[in-house]
Amino acid sequence: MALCSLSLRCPQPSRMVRTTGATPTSRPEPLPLLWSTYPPRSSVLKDFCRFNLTLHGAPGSSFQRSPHRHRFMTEPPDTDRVEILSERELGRTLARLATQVLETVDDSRTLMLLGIPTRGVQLSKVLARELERLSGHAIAQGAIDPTFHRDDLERIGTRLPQITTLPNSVEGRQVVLVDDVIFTGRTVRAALEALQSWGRAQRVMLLAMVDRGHRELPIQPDFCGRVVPTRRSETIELRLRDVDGEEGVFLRRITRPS
Ligand SMILES: O=P(O)(O)OC[C@H]1O[C@H](OP(=O)(O)OP(=O)(O)O)[C@H](O)[C@@H]1O
Ligand SMILES: O=c1cc[nH]c(=O)[nH]1
Repeated sequence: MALCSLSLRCPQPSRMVRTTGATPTSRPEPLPLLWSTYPPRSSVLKDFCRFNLTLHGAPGSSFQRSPHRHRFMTEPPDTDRVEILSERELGRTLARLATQVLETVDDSRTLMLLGIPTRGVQLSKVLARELERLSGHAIAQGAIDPTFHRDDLERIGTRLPQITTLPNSVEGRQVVLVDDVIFTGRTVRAALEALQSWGRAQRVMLLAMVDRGHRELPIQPDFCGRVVPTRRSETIELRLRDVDGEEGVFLRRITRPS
């Protein structure tokens, strides 16, 4: 009996692959010592032998996790988090973005920051504090929920609408839509439509902490923290101290063995 057929009889065959001398050939290799010395007649003995082969491998060979195990098992894929902006870098980026916003608007008292739920709302609160520090006066801040205006609910799944909070009328305001990530651009398109239903702002701008590419619409941020080229399978996470207990921007990779 060839060794490859032994490994097929292991209790969790999909987890195991033999790395040395396991290729089935026309001339099967000799049985491993453990197996040939104690031919398994009873099922108990068979199980004992399988167990030992599973744990330690046959003598002179080694086993590793099968690269194909994800096809057979329900365990989540391995994930990997890479830091894009540290806490200090994020702080500097926020200060830069706030300065750029103040440089762009004619009158900072007409500013209104509207965050897009959920992370964009938290980010807009942090930015509003920074803008208040720099400008020396209060900054109107709220939230605009785009859920009812989305054209991609099939893609992203059913969403619970979040609250829209407008601190004042949007008429005559210089509105900055704030989001943590811009990806396809569909969230921003829907947010623009939602905003339009509340009135006619004098000007609408977009601030995104991370532009990760893959746009499906001609929408670009006016203010951007960092452009991060990504794969579609990756995600970007903005972490804020107030809500997450840590601060920074991270790229989360889903690594699947090929
Ligand atoms: O450009 P898009 O392809 O529309 O993607 C970007 C949007 O996706 C994320 O929000 P998400 O809907 O995942 O909710 P979250 O803010 O709660 O993470 C992110 O905060 C943006 O709003
Ligand atoms: O990378 C992404 C894409 C959409 N939403 C996120 O929060 N991150």
